This record gives sequence, structure tokens and C-alpha cells, in this order.
Amino acid sequence: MKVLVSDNLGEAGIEILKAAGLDVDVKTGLSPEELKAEIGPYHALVIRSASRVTDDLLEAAENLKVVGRAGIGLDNVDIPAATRRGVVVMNTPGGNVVTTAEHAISMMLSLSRNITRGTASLKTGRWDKKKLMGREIYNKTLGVIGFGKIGSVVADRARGLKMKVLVYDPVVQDETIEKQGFESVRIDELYARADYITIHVPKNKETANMINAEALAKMKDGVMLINCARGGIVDEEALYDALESGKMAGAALDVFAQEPPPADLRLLQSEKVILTPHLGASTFEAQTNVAVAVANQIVEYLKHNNVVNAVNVPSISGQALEQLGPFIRLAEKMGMLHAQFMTEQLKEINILYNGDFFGYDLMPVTSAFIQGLLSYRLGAEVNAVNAHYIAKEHGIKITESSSPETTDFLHMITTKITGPEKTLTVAGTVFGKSDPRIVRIDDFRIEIIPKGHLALIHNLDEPGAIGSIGTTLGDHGINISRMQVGLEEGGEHNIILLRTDTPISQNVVDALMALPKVISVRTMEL
Ligand SMILES: NC(=O)c1ccc[n+]([C@@H]2O[C@H](COP(=O)([O-])OP(=O)(O)OC[C@H]3O[C@@H](n4cnc5c(N)ncnc54)[C@H](O)[C@@H]3O)[C@@H](O)[C@H]2O)c1
Ligand SMILES: O=C(O)[C@H](O)COP(=O)(O)O
Repeated sequence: MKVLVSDNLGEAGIEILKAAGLDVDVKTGLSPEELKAEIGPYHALVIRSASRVTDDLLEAAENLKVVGRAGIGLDNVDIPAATRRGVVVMNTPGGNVVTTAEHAISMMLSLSRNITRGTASLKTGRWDKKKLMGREIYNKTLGVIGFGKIGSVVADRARGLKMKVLVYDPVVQDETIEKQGFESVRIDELYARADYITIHVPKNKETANMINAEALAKMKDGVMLINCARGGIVDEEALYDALESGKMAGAALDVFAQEPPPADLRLLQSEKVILTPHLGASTFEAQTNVAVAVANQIVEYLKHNNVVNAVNVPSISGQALEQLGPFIRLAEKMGMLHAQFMTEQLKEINILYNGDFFGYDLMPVTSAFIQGLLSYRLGAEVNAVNAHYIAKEHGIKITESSSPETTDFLHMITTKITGPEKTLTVAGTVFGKSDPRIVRIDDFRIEIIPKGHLALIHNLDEPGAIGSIGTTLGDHGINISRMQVGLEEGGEHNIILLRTDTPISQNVVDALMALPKVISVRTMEL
């Protein structure tokens, strides 16, 4: 397996990748065209914020299985395009939180006390003591926009500096914010009351340009703004105007709409702005954390198929995998069985989970079922990452429900596929800790190990039927390794399920179909 590291990654991460036997190439500073030309043979791509993972790049990434972001922001990755192509996208959510929060606090202090301007003026031989009068942050009000991992650490540190903290986050509950001792407010109130405003939201459609001229106008006169989140959340031109007009006393920017920013960006000329070149996460500690985390996650995925911190597929912890793994494998086989039985167009998939599945999210089990079902028809490009997407793209409706009630088994997965004319129901369970079984096909109760060459023969429940089937297979040199007869509830048909040592070819199927008591024969490979 080959890994391409296209942005600077801490050495500790590279060592982990190599120690796991992965073939690692570090090629940083590539242009989009160069990256596109290189990506073909790689199975994993490790990035930070510089590389752009676009649909166009993914098109060329024919072997790519995973994009690992050593850091948090994923606005440089086209996640829907990755999902469509079955590429897992993962980040390292915790590793640079404290470091980035500390950067925001440093920016606020530096801005308040003119530290960068003082340094610059002294270096030109000046002594601007009077001109560079600062302000205390003690007792001032800080408005935190976005109370996630970083925003909440910033709020905590500001409290330590004896500031009052207002928080705006439409997702986090007021009580959660208040329990931590901060005041939860609506955005306009934050604008109206805050002496300092710091932004800690991801960049997305909703937050792009959220700090525009209109928002700036609502802010208190003399406010200072800190952006250590993402460029493009603040309208840079409107910010420049607010600084020039005196509305705003200062701004500290670590991130820019375009990185590096163009030389003619007016903000770069403003005396009231302090700037860092996207250094929020750049400490030795944070870079080691994120490099180690991303490397371990990539090894875990490429070598053990365990997904950790993915944003486009549910992650499964080691313990969850131990308990859900057998159900994931069962579900995939059930999907394959459906695919070989149901040759009609697929309209709808219903999945019912009975029993207590240890409290885990069952999305990976459902994805495995859809993968088994669709990959049989569509090939290997269907995987657990894009299974839902591809089903949706094909107009297949998926409903999933669960009930704590158990029937015959402690856990049961019942899957029903509906086509234009027919439906097919297959149920399965796991015996013991890891022994998968199919226990029902439509109205027939059976017990089959979903593995190997199988034949399902639907026949009349009459004397001699089973004997003639055995003889016909024997005549064709096919050994039956397991046979089971399932009775239709209250009916006169039964199904015979055979496991054979070798596949049953079409001429043998024809010979079986010629037997008077055989109604249908379906062969399967599971
Ligand atoms: N400068 C840097 O080097 C650096 C380093 C790390 C992270 N970041 C950026 O910081 C961002 C935040 O990181 P995090 O770990 O705290 O993420 P997070 O997901 O833990 O928190 C983001 C918070 O923003 C909130 N939010 C979303 N939309 C909002 C809106 N419109 N208004 C107010 N709140 C909103 C969410 O509810 C969430 O609580 C990242 O997405 C990344 O872009 C920058
Ligand atoms: O989102 C992040 O983690 C930060 O913006 C860090 O970006 P970087 O890895 O390019 O420093």
C-alpha cells in the first residue's frame, strides 16, 4: 500500500506509517496539476490545509481509499465527491485544539498591546511609546462565535484572564454554555456587546462571509476581531473599510480567503491589523499530536479496515467492531443473497433490527448490507463509504428501524427488498459471538451458514423429491457437503438448501429443473 504525504507532516507520523510497512512518499508543495499527475498509484493521501482534494483530483486517484487530514478543517476537501467515489475522509479532531485556542488568545493580547507594531517600529529605530498606547483586557467582554472544541477552550482561557464571555453557537444548547459559566446570546446581542470577537466556526456555506459589512455595522464601535478559524468567513474588503473608518479598532488574522494572500490585499497595508501565516495549529506539540493521530488512523484503516474519525462514514471503535463485526459480515452476505435472488429492479430496502445491538449506531451494518446488495450488480466501486449514496443515486428508498423486542433469536436482522413485482425477505442472526446464519428466506425457516457454493431448490413436499435431487447432483459429480430442508409455514412446498463443494453449472441446474417435483433452482455464491 502506498501513501502520499502532500503537505508538511510531523516526522513521528511518517515513522508510524513506515513502521506499519506502508510505502511512504513525501512530496510537498506540488501544484494541483502536479498532485493530479502523482496521485494515481497511491492508496492514502495525507494532507493539511495546503493541498486541495477536488473532484478533479479524485478522478485521477484511481487507487485512493483514504484522505487523512492532519488537523481539523476539511474545507479543502470535496467530501461529497470523495463519498461518491468511496474514499474515506478523516481528520484528527482533538490534536491542535489547545494550540489554536492559545493562538487566538495570543492574537487578542498582541492586538491589545500593539506588540507587533511596537516590534516593527523599534526595528526601524523609532520609540513610539505614546503612539502605541494599548488597552487592558481585564473586565472586557469577549464574544466567542462557535462553541466547539476550540471556542470552548478560548472561552475558558478568557475567563482565566478575568474577561466576561458571551457565546453564540446555534447548535450548542444554552444550558451547556451556561453550565460552564458563560452567557449564551443571540448573534446580534454578541455584536452589540462584545469588545473583542473571536471566530471558531468551520467554513461552510452558512459561515462563508458571515462577518460581512452588515455584521460589522452591528458591532460595538472600537471592537477588535480575531479570526483563527478560516479565511472567507470574514469579508476582507468590508473588514478593511471598518478598520479605516474607525468603526473597528483592530483585527488579528491567522487565515485568509486566499493563502498566501495576494500582495495587493488592502488589509495587508492596514496598521490596525496583525497577521500570522496560518500558524494557529503550528506548535511542536500540536503537529506531533495530529501527525501521530492521522498516521495511526490511516494504518488502522488500510491494514485493519477500521475507520476512526471519518467524516463521511460512521467510525467504529475497536470494542464496537468486536461486537458488531459479525453482524456487519452477516449483513453483507445477506445483501449478496438478495442480489442473487432478486433479479428485478430494486425499489425499496427495509431493514429491521430486533434485539439490543449493544447500543451502537447500526449504520455500518446497514451500509454493509447495501454494499453486498449493490456490489453484486455494480461491481467493486460500491463500498461501505458510498453504498448509501449509490443506492440513493439509483432511486432506491432505504428505511431502517429497530426494536428491542426479540423473536426467536437474541438479535435478528430482517431485510426486505421490494421490486416492481416481487418482494424478498431474508433474515439472519449470529450464533454465539461470531457465527453468522441466515434463518429465513421469505416464509421458509432455515439455518444456513452464508458461505461458499449454495443452491436453493424450491420443490413439492412429496416423497422422492429429495432423493431425486441428490441422485442428479451425484450423477454430475457434485458432492453435497450440507443439506437442509425448510418448510413453508402451512404450505405444501419446501425449500432445500444445499452447500456443495464445487459450483453448480447451468447444465446441472437444467437437469434439476427437469425433475418433476422441482419448481425452481437458484444457485448462489456467498
Ligand atoms: N487557524 C488554524 O490553524 C486552525 C486550527 C484548527 C482549526 N481551525 C478552524 O477552526 C474551526 C473550528 O474548530 P473546532 O475544532 O472548534 O470545531 P468544532 O466542530 O469542535 O466546533 C465548531 C463549532 O462551530 C459551531 N457553528 C457552526 N456553524 C455556526 C454558526 N453559523 N454560528 C455559530 N457557531 C457555529 C458548531 O456548532 C460547533 O460547535 C475548524 O473548522 C477549522 O476550520 C483553524
Ligand atoms: O484546520 C486546521 O487543523 C488548521 O487550520 C491547521 O491547518 P494546517 O494543518 O494547515 O496548519
